[in-house]
Amino acid sequence: MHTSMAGTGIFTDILDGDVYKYYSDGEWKTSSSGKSVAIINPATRKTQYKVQACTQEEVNKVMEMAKSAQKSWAKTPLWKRAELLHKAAAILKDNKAPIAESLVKEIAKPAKDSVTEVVRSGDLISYCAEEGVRILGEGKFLLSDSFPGNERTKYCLTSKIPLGVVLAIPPFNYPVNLAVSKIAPALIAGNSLVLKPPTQGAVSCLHMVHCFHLAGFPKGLISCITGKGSEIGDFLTMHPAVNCISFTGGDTGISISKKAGMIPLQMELGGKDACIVLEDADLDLVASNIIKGGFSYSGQRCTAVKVVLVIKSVADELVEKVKAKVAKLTVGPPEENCDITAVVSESSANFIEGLVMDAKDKGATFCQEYKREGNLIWPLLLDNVRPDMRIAWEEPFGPVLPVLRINSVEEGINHCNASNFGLQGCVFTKDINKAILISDAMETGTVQINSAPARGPDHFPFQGLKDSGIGSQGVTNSINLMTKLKTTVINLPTPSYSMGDGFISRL
Ligand SMILES: NC(=O)C1=CN([C@@H]2O[C@H](COP(=O)(O)OP(=O)(O)OC[C@H]3O[C@@H](n4cnc5c(N)ncnc54)[C@H](OP(=O)(O)O)[C@@H]3O)[C@@H](O)[C@H]2O)C=CC1
Ligand SMILES: O=C(O)[C@H](O)COP(=O)(O)O
Repeated sequence: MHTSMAGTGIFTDILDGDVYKYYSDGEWKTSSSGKSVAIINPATRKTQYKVQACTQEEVNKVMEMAKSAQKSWAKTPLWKRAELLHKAAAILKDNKAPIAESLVKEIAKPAKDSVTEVVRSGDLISYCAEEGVRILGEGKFLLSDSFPGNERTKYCLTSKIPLGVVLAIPPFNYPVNLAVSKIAPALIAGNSLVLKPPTQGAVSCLHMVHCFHLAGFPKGLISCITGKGSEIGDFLTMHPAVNCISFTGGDTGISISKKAGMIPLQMELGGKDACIVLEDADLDLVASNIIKGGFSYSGQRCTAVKVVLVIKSVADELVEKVKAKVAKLTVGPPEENCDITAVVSESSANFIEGLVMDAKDKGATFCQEYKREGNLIWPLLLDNVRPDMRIAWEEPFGPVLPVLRINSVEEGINHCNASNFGLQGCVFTKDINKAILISDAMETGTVQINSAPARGPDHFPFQGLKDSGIGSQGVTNSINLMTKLKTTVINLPTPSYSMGDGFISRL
């Protein structure tokens, strides 16, 4: 087990003075821009790390290398690709400590959760290697006589081929996990990969990329370009060498999808996941799921519970139970594993505060006093929220949760479906028949019955409807999305039905 700190030990190569390098052509490099981008520690609000501000020429170079490296990678046997991925996964897990440390410092993720993110990422890489070996090794065989008017003269062989260069852009909240959830399927499927990490989270990503480097992947196959999305984002996403974009983040994804060329897109965007609570629900179970779903990582999860829709008759009891649990949440530094830590940036904290003040002006009931110090916002449950309040519709991406009291299940479903988001939702009831009907009626990519929304386990399909996304994630779906079908048709001179009598005479 390695105990090195970020940027030390096996990671010293990735640092140049106090600025982290970018990764291109199998080497760690300093940008010719001479400029760096500061990563602010959300808790201290001081510069924690610096990364290179890469130039357009450096992007061009990386794309050129990615194109040529992909050609030979596609000819590398599948089992060898899988072997390298397993190696990268092992190195990553072995070095969880320094990577988790960077997560704590640049995105204020609690220390334990940061370790979990790295371990989960290693497991995802390995699972992807195993799944890839199975599903990419299989194809389809079709015979022509199953379609009207055809004899059995055509044998159609279908296999999956890579797309080329995949551009991966993960968000700040799971920089490592949502990077490898794009990298591993791309690579196992025979693609090359260009990573643009989120600025908050870039250093954790650079450490993770170094684990792939140490595993011995060919030069140019994986690259990592750092810099502000607002500055180099368009150049990357509109680059002619890119054959697929896999993006997770906010509304930026909507503008990317309008600008991208005719290439497959995998978009995982925002959510306003509703928690519908029926009167027969186990309210203790609901309350603990609201705490876990609404407040883990301070609500900065796309799958966080973002609105509670509870039937009026049980609302008082539920709110009391949730209030009691909110009072037990610890608030403070991520290093101390506090439940609630500073949100990612000052602008994010200001946005959350704006939603809270709007709710205050419009008469929401504050279950706790609103408290903020810097980027640290104390957990807040807002009761009696009405549809004219912004927080009924917008995602705070922070530890603030609205409760709307509803008269009927239909009212809850209508509220959920009126949202422009459609990521996940959940319903709590002991009546499984009702749960299924409600699940069918909810316009979201996933509905959880009697549990809070969640993307994991990472091999489950994960998709959003409406503004929440394009395509589906989860290991198998990502591998499929990053491939294209190729068919070869064998045309026979005469129909061939069996190996029985008369077969020689047909030749
Ligand atoms: N559905 C989901 O799985 C998730 C959804 N979200 C949503 O994302 C929001 C905030 O997360 P956040 O990370 O800030 O999301 P953003 O959409 O702001 O950023 C996501 C990624 O896109 C990059 N980026 C920014 N501008 C561009 C551009 N013009 N072209 C290409 N890339 C760009 C960012 O880089 P840089 O950091 O350098 O700006 C980052 O790597 C949340 O409010 C939530 O709605 C977040 C996480 C998960
Ligand atoms: O980006 C997110 O917020 C994640 O996809 C959520 O993942 P989780 O539900 O497994 O925490």
